[in-house]
Amino acid sequence: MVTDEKPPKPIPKLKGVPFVGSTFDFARDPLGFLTGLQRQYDRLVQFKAVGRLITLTLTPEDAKHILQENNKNYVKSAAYDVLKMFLGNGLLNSEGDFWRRQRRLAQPAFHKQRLALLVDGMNHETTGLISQWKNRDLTGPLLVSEEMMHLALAVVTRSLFSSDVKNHLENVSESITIIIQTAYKELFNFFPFTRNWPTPRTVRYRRAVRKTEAIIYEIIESRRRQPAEIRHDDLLGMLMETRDEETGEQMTNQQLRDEVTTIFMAGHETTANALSWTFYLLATHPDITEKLREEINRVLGPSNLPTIETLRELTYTTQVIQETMRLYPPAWIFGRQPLHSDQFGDYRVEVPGADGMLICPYLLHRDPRYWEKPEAFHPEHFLPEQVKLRPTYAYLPFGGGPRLCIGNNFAMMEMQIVLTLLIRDFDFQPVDQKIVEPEPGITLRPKGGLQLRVQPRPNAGLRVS
Ligand code: HEM
Repeated sequence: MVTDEKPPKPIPKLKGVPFVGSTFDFARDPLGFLTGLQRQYDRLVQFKAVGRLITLTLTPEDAKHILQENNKNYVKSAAYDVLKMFLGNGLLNSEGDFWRRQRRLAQPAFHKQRLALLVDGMNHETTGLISQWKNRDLTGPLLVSEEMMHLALAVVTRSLFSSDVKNHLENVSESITIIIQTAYKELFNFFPFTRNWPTPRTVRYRRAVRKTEAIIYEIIESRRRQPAEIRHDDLLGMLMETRDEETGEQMTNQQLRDEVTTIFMAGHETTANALSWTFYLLATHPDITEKLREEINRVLGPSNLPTIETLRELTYTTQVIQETMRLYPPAWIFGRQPLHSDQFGDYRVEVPGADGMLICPYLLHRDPRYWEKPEAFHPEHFLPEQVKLRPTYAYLPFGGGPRLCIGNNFAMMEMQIVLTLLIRDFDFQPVDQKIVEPEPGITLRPKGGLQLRVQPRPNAGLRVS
């Protein structure tokens, strides 16, 4: 039979080294390797890594196709297994009907109206940090990345548990640090079966998991024992309250544990990194800092705390945060596994054969086809008239489609609050001329940590003791 159908065009494929393919090039310098591919190819390119055939996608259209239009054909990639070790079957890792149900149950807790209840807690944690800094000797450089990590952990902890966890916070934060460190090491462990070996690392890790789990279960159970009229305006309270519309069921303790730990992990390291990068960029761009301060002064004045209403007026602040996440997207890459073959224009990704598909916000966000000044820090990229000119999926710090980050409004609110309050009260300056490089792991961190000179601004901001 003769048909008009054209055979698919072959997807360009890297040769790589026999057996290992491009594994080492990718692992040695992921950003350099992927940026090199972006310079040579315009839509799709395949390479072998860790025995798998990976397809890197390079256009917003294909990101949209995978994440939105044909999302049912994709599940999360094997890289998420590292997170599964600790997160269990929470929103980030689960699939299919189970994920759909959990998302439906969790969604109301993240509605803007409900999030408004968390603004006071975010202000409280940030002003707490301000008074700490004001009472501290700031003559030497400050490890801002660590400060942001502690702050974001305190914010997410308070947002989840109000004050129930105050006494446990030190334990939780120490355990979470161990868990994140282990997850980072495991990301580049090409022998996943060793995860079950009783090495000092895995023993420390399991102890940290048990400790965190015990605290979370204790809080859940103590809340279950409380009279029904006692309401908690925190995320855990909202998750415990919510009922499935169809079945009327509520989450079990195990499901609550998985969702709470997922929110813990997904909700602090990402935000902390975005904040660190923002302070780095502002420290190196005084003109933008000045413009930002003008807005803060106009909207908040010298000493008001942000409210849900004033946050809406902070448009330039929002653009600064968006632009930071363009240059340094905390979730710099994510993967999907195709279930069936799929068509991308003239190309076809064949299953079986193809394994992971990669979507890389870091590349899309710096692609000169979509950005006027791809390598510059230029918040005007996010003026509404500029945004309209771009394909939506050219910018995807929070992912897209049905698996869009459920915490995106939470994160934006938190970053606006922390940024406005700290920039109003402190000057941030670079320690030296060295460029801080991004270090790609589960999230995109400042390599070696971010140190800045931080000085209180004379006569500025809150009067704190
Ligand atoms: C700047 C901060 C943040 C960034 C850049 C970020 C980024 C992302 C991205 C890209 C995804 C989708 C991953 C994929 O499709 O494979 C995601 C999912 C998720 N994020 Fe965030 N996130 C941030 C903050 C938060 C916060 C504050 C929370 C919770 C309080 C949170 C909770 C989650 C959860 C639960 C998911 C899974 C959603 C689902 O699959 O239904 N994230 N995040």
